[in-house]
Amino acid sequence: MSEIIIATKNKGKAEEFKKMFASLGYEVKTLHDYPDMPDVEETGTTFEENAVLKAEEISRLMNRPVIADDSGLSIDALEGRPGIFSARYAGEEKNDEANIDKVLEEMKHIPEEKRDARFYCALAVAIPGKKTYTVSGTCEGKILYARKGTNGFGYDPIFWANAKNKAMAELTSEEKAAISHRGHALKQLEKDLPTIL
Ligand SMILES: O=c1[nH]c(=O)c2ncn([C@@H]3O[C@H](COP(=O)(O)OP(=O)(O)OP(=O)(O)O)[C@@H](O)[C@H]3O)c2[nH]1
Ligand SMILES: [Mg+2]
Repeated sequence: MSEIIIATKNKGKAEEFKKMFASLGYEVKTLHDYPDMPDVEETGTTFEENAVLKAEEISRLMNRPVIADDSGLSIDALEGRPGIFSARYAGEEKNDEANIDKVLEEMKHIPEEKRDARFYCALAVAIPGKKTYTVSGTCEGKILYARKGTNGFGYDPIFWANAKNKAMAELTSEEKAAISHRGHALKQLEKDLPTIL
């Protein structure tokens, strides 16, 4: 089985990537397997820029092909927030529960028809000596008024996935992968994987 390195320290993402890549015949290693790798500062202004920063820096340090994911939730009623700050919306310690509480509080008076939101995922593939490229995917939905479901990670319990008519956290990992921003982005990468890795 070929090995692929994903430059992430997020356990939820790592789980999803392990399952999605296993079905394509790849074994995923993440930065949990390489604890000496640094935290790459996300100084970009877009998901793409941050994904490229993470992939290129870790690829340079390891001298190997590396994929990075930068993703987040964009809520129309909050003018696109939390956006690229999704992981640290309620503070630098990156607490999913506190992030959800903050969004629920900000959205508590927003009516049903104004609760549209989408997840966005940019994946960057950095290969030593080659030009880095990116793909992206989105997932449309609505912000719920309270948590529903226990699967997934991040904002999944308050995100109503339009494509499944269920909360994201009610979906199995296979169901989520079929409709998620991450699943859609990976679909675009799939055909290139055998040639790049
Ligand atoms: O409910 C969710 N379902 C998802 O499928 C999802 N994908 C992303 N997110 C949110 O966006 C942040 C990413 O920020 P992010 O790309 O900087 O990653 P991160 O800092 O957590 O880890 P790393 O990959 O940078 O090491 C995450 O923490 C989450 O809050 C999601 N929430
Ligand atoms: Mg991050």
